[in-house]
Amino acid sequence: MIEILNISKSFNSTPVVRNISFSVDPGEVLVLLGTSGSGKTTTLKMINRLIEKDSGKIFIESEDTDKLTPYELRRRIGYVIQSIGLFPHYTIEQNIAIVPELLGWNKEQIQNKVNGLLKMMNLPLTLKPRKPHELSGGQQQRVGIARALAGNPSLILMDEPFGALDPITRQELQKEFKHLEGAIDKSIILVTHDIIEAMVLGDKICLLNEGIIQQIGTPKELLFNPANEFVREFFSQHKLQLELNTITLQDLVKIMGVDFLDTNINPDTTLAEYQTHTNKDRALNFDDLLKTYFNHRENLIKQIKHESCL
Ligand SMILES: Nc1ncnc2c1ncn2[C@@H]1O[C@H](COP(=O)(O)OP(=O)(O)OP(=O)(O)O)[C@@H](O)[C@H]1O
Repeated sequence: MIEILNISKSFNSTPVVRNISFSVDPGEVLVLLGTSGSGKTTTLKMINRLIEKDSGKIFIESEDTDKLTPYELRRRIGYVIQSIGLFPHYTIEQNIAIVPELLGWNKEQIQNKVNGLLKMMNLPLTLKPRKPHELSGGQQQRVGIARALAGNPSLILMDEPFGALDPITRQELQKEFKHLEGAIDKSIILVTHDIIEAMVLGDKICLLNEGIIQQIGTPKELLFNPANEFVREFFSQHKLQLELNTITLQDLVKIMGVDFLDTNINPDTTLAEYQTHTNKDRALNFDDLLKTYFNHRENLIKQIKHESCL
């Protein structure tokens, strides 16, 4: 678990992050979302001390990170960035093994870890002796994620991790990442300016503007119960698409009080995901489902507002 208490940062006397506090539980993904220059990357870099904060406290597993050296701290944190950052002269295997080597694991442990992570990221073991430039961008990003998970860190920081990928590879990796076994018990903080990505991947979203938190909550809370005009405006474009990516079949069942779902469909499926299912996998056709949603939308919004006040 990570707890951030009132951290701030100024550059040349201009505040760029102001009194930010949040916490991320194990198994939770918190997305830092906001316009360009709102302080997302600065916040992330203060956590692994690539930027030193001016004030405030950060605790990882209840330990005050100021008491650790930056080197000790970074070994405990997985870090994935948009430009991937693999070492070009190292093989794929050596790249993934960097942190386990630093942690002094034996050869067999490292072998097992590297093989397990490659399998988990759907990469063939034959890539192990290759250099990063011999892989596609999507494969390199998968290796970047594998490397971040290699030392079993409890915290993963991701800065626009899918930003450099084409839209199809990006969607594919987002989808896999959402269900990634190796990330299940980690606290994950992910920076993006892509609203749909934030909705799809975030358990919680922290929306920033000019270094100030505008709202922290579930995607549904931000979308349907915005704390202020900035939040409302931020989500006003593509509203329907965002709703379809946020509302699940389970939400509809709950509000209707009737279980209309097939037993073989996951109730956490979003309406957007349902739209892409083939006909044979669907109990209802999508148009009927959409009608049902709009018939119950107002009640659903009321319920979400009620729940976010509790
Ligand atoms: N080392 C630095 N020196 C001076 N100003 C900086 C430095 N790093 C960042 N800034 C400024 O701090 C502000 C916040 O930058 P930051 O990179 O955290 O924003 P961001 O929300 O991640 O933006 P983006 O989505 O464009 O990456 C910006 O105005 C930026 O110009």
